[in-house]
Amino acid sequence: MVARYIWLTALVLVGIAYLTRRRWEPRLTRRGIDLRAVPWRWYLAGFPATVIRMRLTWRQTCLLNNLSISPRGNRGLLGGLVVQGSALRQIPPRLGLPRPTRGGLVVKVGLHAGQTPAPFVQAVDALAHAWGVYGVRVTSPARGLVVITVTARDPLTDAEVAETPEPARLLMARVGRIESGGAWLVDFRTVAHWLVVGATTSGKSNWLGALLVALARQPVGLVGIDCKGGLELSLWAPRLSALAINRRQARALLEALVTELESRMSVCRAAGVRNVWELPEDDRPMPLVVIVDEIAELYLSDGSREARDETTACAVLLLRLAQLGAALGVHLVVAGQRFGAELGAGVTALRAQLSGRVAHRVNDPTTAEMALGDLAPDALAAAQMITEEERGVAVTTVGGRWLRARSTHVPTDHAREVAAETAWLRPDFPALASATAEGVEAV
Ligand SMILES: Nc1ncnc2c1ncn2[C@@H]1O[C@H](COP(=O)(O)OP(=O)(O)OP(=O)(O)O)[C@@H](O)[C@H]1O
Repeated sequence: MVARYIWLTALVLVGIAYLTRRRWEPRLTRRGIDLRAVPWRWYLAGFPATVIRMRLTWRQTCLLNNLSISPRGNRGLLGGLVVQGSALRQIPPRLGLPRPTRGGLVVKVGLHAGQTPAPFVQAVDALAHAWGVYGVRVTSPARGLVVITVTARDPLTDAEVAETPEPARLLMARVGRIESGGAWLVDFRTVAHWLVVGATTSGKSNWLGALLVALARQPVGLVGIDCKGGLELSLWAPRLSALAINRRQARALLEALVTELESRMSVCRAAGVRNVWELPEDDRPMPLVVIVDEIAELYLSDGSREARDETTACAVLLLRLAQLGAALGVHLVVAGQRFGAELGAGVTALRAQLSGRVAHRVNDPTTAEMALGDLAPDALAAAQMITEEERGVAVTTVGGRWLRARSTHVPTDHAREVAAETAWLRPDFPALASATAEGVEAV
């Protein structure tokens, strides 16, 4: 009787989960977690089904991928000869109790003596196919132990709409979510400068918007260089301490920024410290984040001498900012459709300074290589597999590893609202503001 009641309840819950499946997007509301956002269908049906499938296929998959060992070793005596081969009886490593997570599950595997995690890392594709899941990752947090993290379906297919960002520490911004479902955090204190590439409509400006939404509420100076006539960044004008909308203004602004760096340098020298973070809090200058949208506009010239001088000057100034900025609290975010040596002198040197990388869908392999080439080759392949429909999806670097992530969608109205709401937080940098004003007069 009791068993029948439990079955009936489970069936009703599965039915409810099925009927409300369109409402499962993880949604954080101002009041907490929206219960409709809990992935009931996964917990009630997907998870048990996957666990059963794992159990049924574990022995076979281990055998086929050399994850099992033979208890009697793989050598034997045949007549007077020692022969090597696979014993008939093979024992797979012990599969622990799977624990459900929001978008998948985690299971521990105890290694047999003599086994290493390497064959498990190589077998991730086989495991994903055997269990019919989107992805499998393998880590080894302790000796003799492998942790398998299963992602049931691609978590980046649904857009996440911007809400009030969670409080973060200074210069840390949540720009979206990573494929394991966690937050995509950009921390300028850990990685000082960022390069963001992507073909047209791949989501670069949206990424910058997500970054600005998070930084706008922090005591940080924001400066924009948008040589596409301010098309993207002028939305943020109320919160920006300065905005350059053409190359002439950009040059003046970059010069003023380098002067600012030099004055910060002398403050640090006088205090006998090596960076602004070692200064007492009251004397510390406010951090500045300089956002450059469409870098190619800064580097490309029409061939005239004046234009060439301007591009060379901008390239040198940008490089100086990148080289000196990290220690002096000036951070650079450079976005562009293309980023290759053909843009001009100094691009490769600049790239070496921009250690944070975000590669959206790209058209040319050179740009992907510039952004991700010094990481694992499979990061390049993953960036080139991003489709046109996957707007905002990118391959990024986190702690020396690469992973797929998707930025939070920031509709234009939301960006405008946040810029207006946070305008009072805009710090005044008169030298920077007047540099762009002078540029306007000179045009
Ligand atoms: N994470 C996202 N989720 C949903 N939609 C997105 C996301 N990122 C971008 N989009 C949508 O994709 C479109 C293009 O985005 P965006 O303007 O950021 O591209 P872009 O790379 O800056 O293009 P361009 O180089 O032409 O300026 C926009 O309509 C935007 O709303």
